[in-house]
Formats: sequence, structure tokens, C-alpha cells
Amino acid sequence: MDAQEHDVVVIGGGPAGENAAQYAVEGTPMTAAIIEGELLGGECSYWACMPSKALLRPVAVSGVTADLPGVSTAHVAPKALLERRDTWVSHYDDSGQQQWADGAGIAVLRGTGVLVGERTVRVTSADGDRLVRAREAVVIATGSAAHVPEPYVDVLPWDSRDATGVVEVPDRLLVVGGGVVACEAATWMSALGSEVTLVVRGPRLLGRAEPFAGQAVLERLRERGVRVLLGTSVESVRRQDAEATGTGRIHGGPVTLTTSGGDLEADEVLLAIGRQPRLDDLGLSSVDLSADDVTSGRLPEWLHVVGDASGGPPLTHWGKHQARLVGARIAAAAAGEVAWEPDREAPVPQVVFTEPEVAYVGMTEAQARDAGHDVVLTRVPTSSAAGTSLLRDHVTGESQLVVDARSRLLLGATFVGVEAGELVHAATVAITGGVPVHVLRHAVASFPTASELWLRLLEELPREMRTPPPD
Ligand SMILES: Cc1cc2nc3c(=O)[nH]c(=O)nc-3n(C[C@H](O)[C@H](O)[C@H](O)COP(=O)(O)OP(=O)(O)OC[C@H]3O[C@@H](n4cnc5c(N)ncnc54)[C@H](O)[C@@H]3O)c2cc1C
Ligand SMILES: NC(=O)c1ccc[n+]([C@@H]2O[C@H](COP(=O)([O-])OP(=O)(O)OC[C@H]3O[C@@H](n4cnc5c(N)ncnc54)[C@H](O)[C@@H]3O)[C@@H](O)[C@H]2O)c1
Repeated sequence: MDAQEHDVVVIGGGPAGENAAQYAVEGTPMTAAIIEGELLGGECSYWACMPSKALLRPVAVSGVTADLPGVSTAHVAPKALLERRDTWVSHYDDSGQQQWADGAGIAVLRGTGVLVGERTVRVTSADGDRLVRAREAVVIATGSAAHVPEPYVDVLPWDSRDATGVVEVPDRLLVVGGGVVACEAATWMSALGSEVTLVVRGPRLLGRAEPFAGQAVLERLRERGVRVLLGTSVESVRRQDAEATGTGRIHGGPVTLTTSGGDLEADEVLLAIGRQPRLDDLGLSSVDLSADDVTSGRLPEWLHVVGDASGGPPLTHWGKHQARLVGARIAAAAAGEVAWEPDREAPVPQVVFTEPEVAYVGMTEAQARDAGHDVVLTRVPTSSAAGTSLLRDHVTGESQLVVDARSRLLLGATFVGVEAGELVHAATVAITGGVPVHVLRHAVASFPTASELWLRLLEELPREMRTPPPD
């Protein structure tokens, strides 16, 4: 079989793959091809970030209007909410993304890509097989899939695709997991009218965030009628007449979970217990590699991995950041150069679009102490700046900075409450730029904006941190 040739071949056309292709070839004479087996734009555009945020934003606005005298309370209208979601996923049509690729001069090869040898990928589609060879580099950008352990397989539980693509709203929904997908999905599914029960194995929600953040989300979920069972493990699961009815539709008869706290019955169960890199069936053995080699970065110089497939933080912005770096490295290597990169590792931010919103970057207090830092903390109610308290009548949540006592550098920050997702970026900038807190105090925020919360946080630090540390 003759092989088609491109300088760069990317397997997987999600946000990470698209960015890797673009950054590798833009401004160069090189060509790139993206191999995509489903929809160009990936999980993020059609079944993850975009539909979930399209569903959550009206829910958040409705919550604010209920707490903002001077405006009529807005109510969630389920049918219109689902139509909004459909608009944001372009009705599961990727022609807009195809236009972007055409404009960027990137070839899109439809089909499933499998490595069959060094720099060589076989693409299988309904039209048959073809071979593609990369002159410079192959990039794995195959994303991740929801983790579905064996005991659940036969009951056909919902995964996050069903929750973001919801068509039939179950009257009663069990959600297994207490992480980001569980908390966000509980928020929109209860707004759509489901009676939601969260079954959480651990002692708190959002285990990767500061405990006070998970606690604030727990309290609000319970206020909105979501039942949250902490410290509850699932022992077995059964369902009558499980049936593959399609994404977002109820997959058969009632489901029963036998848990450490007794039996729970519902019309559907959503499994939200993490995701795994999609590296199976990728032909890694044809180039003497294993999935472990890929997630530990033990790769030959012609092969790269970006995004969720890398096993790093499964976040779109992080995958895109990795992809920009990899793209620039490929472009530089092809030109016989070395790409410039900062010497400081970038901190990873995350925003959880719950009520209240939770946003964090860098290290938590516990992570900073475990890493051996002498830590100084500053924590204030998020309502404590005029700008935050004006945004609604009852501003809940607290916000915190984690500072290294010796260097006075910011190690991490957590914001809980209104506008948290916007407040966190200043922390990302401060950590990336290595700005010590005595300098950060001079970054003046406008009155009365939410950003003035930074002043409140910095004022609460010990007075000696207002000047540079003694030599
Ligand atoms: C419900 C939910 C909500 C989320 N919300 C957010 C959020 O708000 N913010 C955020 O930052 N992150 C969010 N995430 C995480 C985010 O979706 C992922 O981090 C992101 O999609 C990863 O991008 P990627 O390009 O690595 O992979 P993906 O987006 O998964 O794309 C991979 C692509 O590769 C294709 N592919 C896979 N294997 C092959 C193959 N062999 N051949 C050809 N094509 C293949 C797939 O079809 C897919 O199109 C959310 C995740 C979920 C589940
Ligand atoms: N707003 C956002 O940025 C956003 C939104 C949704 C998802 N995401 C990304 O998608 C990834 C996947 O989300 P997720 O919520 O599925 O994973 P997660 O890692 O955030 O949470 C998984 C939860 O499941 C629990 N768990 C793990 N195994 C279990 C088991 N066998 N039985 C019961 N409970 C178990 C964990 O203790 C945890 O509470 C996240 O890591 C996140 O980065 C991001």
C-alpha cells in the first residue's frame, strides 16, 4: 500500500491535537494531517466542556437573579436549556471545525488511526485502509475515556457523554463519584428536574481541591435538594432490562446499587469516577512501546503525546498548553533549532463550575507542606471585598493564598464563590511570573471590582511580608 506523506501526523482531533498540528506547521512550509475517528473538536467540544458549561451557565445566572433584588428571578426552562446545549454542540456537526482546519491548511483524514511502524499510521474508515507517513513527527492526541469498571459494564450506566448529551431526564438519578463531573452534573441534572443522589466513596467532595472548597459545594448541593452520601461505597449494581437506547436516553429499567449504607434505587446511574488515557488499540506494540511508556514520556524522538492521552491533568487548557509546547518543539527541530521555553514549570489552574464556583491553581496547603515548604496561609470570606459583595446579596465561600514563608512566592490559590473562575487567573500569572507577595500588593485592582479581593487576601498576611525578605 502506498503511503501518503505529511511532515506532521496527529492522531486525534480534539483541542490538544488541533493545537499541536497548528503550532507545528504555522509559519513554516511544513504540512500536517489530523486523523479523527469521530468529530473534529473532540470530547471537549461535543460531549464535555462546551455542552456542560452551556448547561451550567443559565443555572448559575438563575441562582444569582434569585439573590439580586431589583431584577425578576429567572427560572431554568428545561426544554430551552437543552436547545441551548444543542446549539453549542452545533447539533453534533463538526463542519465549523473542518472549516478551521481547511483555513489553517491542515488535512483532516477521517478514520481510526493505528501505529503500524516507525512514523507510520494506518487509517481505517468505511472507505477502507490507507497508510500515512510522517516525515518529522507523529503526535498522539487520542484523549481519554470514562472509567467503567467490570461490575458496571452490563448495566450500561450513563457516563459523562450521556449527562452532557441528556435527552431523557431521569426522574431519579444516582451519581457515583464525588469529583468534578459528579458535582457539575448533579448541578445541571437537578436543575433539569432530576432527583439526584450522589454516592461518594470518600469523606468529601472535590478531593483534589482544598477541603473548604468541597465543603462549600456540598452545602449548596444539599440546599438545592441533592442528596449527598459521603463515605458510601458501592458493593454491587443490578438493573432490569439494560438496553443501549442511545446517548442521553435512559438505558433500560430501574437500577439498584447495593452500597455500604443500604440499597438505592433510581431510573438511571451516572458513573463519574475518573477517566483513563485512550491508548488501547493504538498499535503501540508495533513500535515496541506500552501505554506506560507513553504516560511516562519514554518516547522515541519522532513520537510525542499531548492532552488527556499523556496521563497529565485532564483539562482542555492544559492539553492545549502541552500541544503548543510540542508543536513549537517539532517546528524548531525541523529547522535545526531548539524551541525557547521558560525554566519554570507552569502551574495548572482548574475551575469547577458549580454553585458556588470553585477555582484553584498551583499547590493546596497540604501539597505545599508535603513538598517541604514553610507555608504561610491567608484566607478571607469571598464576600469581604466591596466588589465581590455587590455581585449578589449572599456571597458564600472563602478564598485563600498559600505562600512560601522564605521566598514569599505564591505557591497556590483557591477561590470559592462568585467570579472565582475569573479571580484565579491573577494567581496563575503571579505564580508563572514568580511575583513575590510584597510586589503583588502593588498590583492595584480597581474599586469596586471582585479583584479587590486580592487586596484583602494580601493584607491578611503577616506585616513583615509587605517588604522583601532579609538577605
Ligand atoms: C463532562 C466533562 C466536562 C469537562 N469540562 C471541562 C472544562 O470545563 N474545562 C476543561 O479544561 N476541561 C474539561 N473537561 C476535560 C476535557 O474535556 C479534556 O481534558 C479534553 O477534552 C482533552 O482534550 P484532548 O484533545 O486531549 O482529547 P479529546 O477532547 O478527548 O479528543 C481526542 C480525539 O481523538 C479522537 N481519537 C481517539 N482515538 C483515535 C484514533 N485511534 N484515531 C482517530 N481518532 C481518535 C477522538 O475521537 C477525539 O475526537 C471536561 C471533561 C468532561 C468529561
Ligand atoms: N470544570 C472542569 O474543568 C472539568 C469538568 C469536568 C471534568 N473535568 C476533568 O475530567 C476529569 C474526570 O472527571 P471525574 O469527575 O470523572 O474524575 P475525578 O478524578 O475528578 O473524580 C473521580 C471521583 O470518583 C471517585 N472514585 C474513583 N474510583 C471510584 C470507584 N471505583 N468507586 C467509587 N468512586 C470512585 C474519586 O474518589 C473521585 O471522587 C477530571 O479529572 C477533570 O479534570 C474537568
